[in-house]
Amino acid sequence: MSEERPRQRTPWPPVPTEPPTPHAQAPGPGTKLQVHYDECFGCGELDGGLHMRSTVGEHAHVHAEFTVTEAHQGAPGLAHGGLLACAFDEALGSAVGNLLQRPAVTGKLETDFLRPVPVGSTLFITAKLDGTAGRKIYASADGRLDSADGPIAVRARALFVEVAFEHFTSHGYADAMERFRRTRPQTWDINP
Ligand SMILES: CCCCCCCCCCCC(=O)SCCNC(=O)CCNC(=O)[C@H](O)C(C)(C)COP(=O)(O)OP(=O)(O)OC[C@H]1O[C@@H](n2cnc3c(N)ncnc32)[C@H](O)[C@@H]1OP(=O)(O)O
Repeated sequence: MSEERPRQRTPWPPVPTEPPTPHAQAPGPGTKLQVHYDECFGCGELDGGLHMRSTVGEHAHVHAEFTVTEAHQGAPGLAHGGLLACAFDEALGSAVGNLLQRPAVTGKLETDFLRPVPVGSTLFITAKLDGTAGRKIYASADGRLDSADGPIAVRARALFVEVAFEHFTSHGYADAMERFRRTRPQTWDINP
């Protein structure tokens, strides 16, 4: 198996973009990022959630790890592709939210599954911002098997779309937003 296995041949980002300049108050390299919402399936404390943690790396990269357990199987002994996509959504969203400090939701997420990811293995995911075009934020990530320089098992590309906070109040429900405000009052200077 060759290392690169480039299955994503379309241009990326797909439109002309501006460089993704991190926010002046973005956390710096080495910062361990906090859970952005206690009830998030990706990073929160929920039973059965992925419990992922992220750290800011050099050059505006975000590193996250996802260890595959028996609860994450699709095919026998192997991680479910949908859960792997979820782990990438989390890592990519963490890069967008923490580095740009702009509230955004995933509009499109594409994944290339290049190698099986067995139960007991850990994916070392590195996410980066690729460019912005107005509200559109493009990001991509690689997931390497069992070490930061292991073979790439999964690749992902995503479009996040910046939204106003009303997006969450109008489409979500009030209790959830209230809990988010209480536990993360400093996030993006949320106004009550
Ligand atoms: C510190 C905190 C850490 C935070 C850490 C956070 C980590 C959490 C990670 C998990 C994140 C999630 O799961 S988020 C949840 C999953 N996603 C969602 O629920 C999103 C559901 N979809 C929507 O709400 C909507 O479709 C939106 C908001 C994405 C877009 O709707 P809109 O606001 O009306 O805007 P719209 O004009 O349609 O789109 C804006 C531009 O984006 C383009 N666009 C939109 N969708 C697509 C698409 N699929 N493919 C191509 N292009 C698209 C449009 O063509 C347009 O381009 P142009 O005409 O301007 O050129």
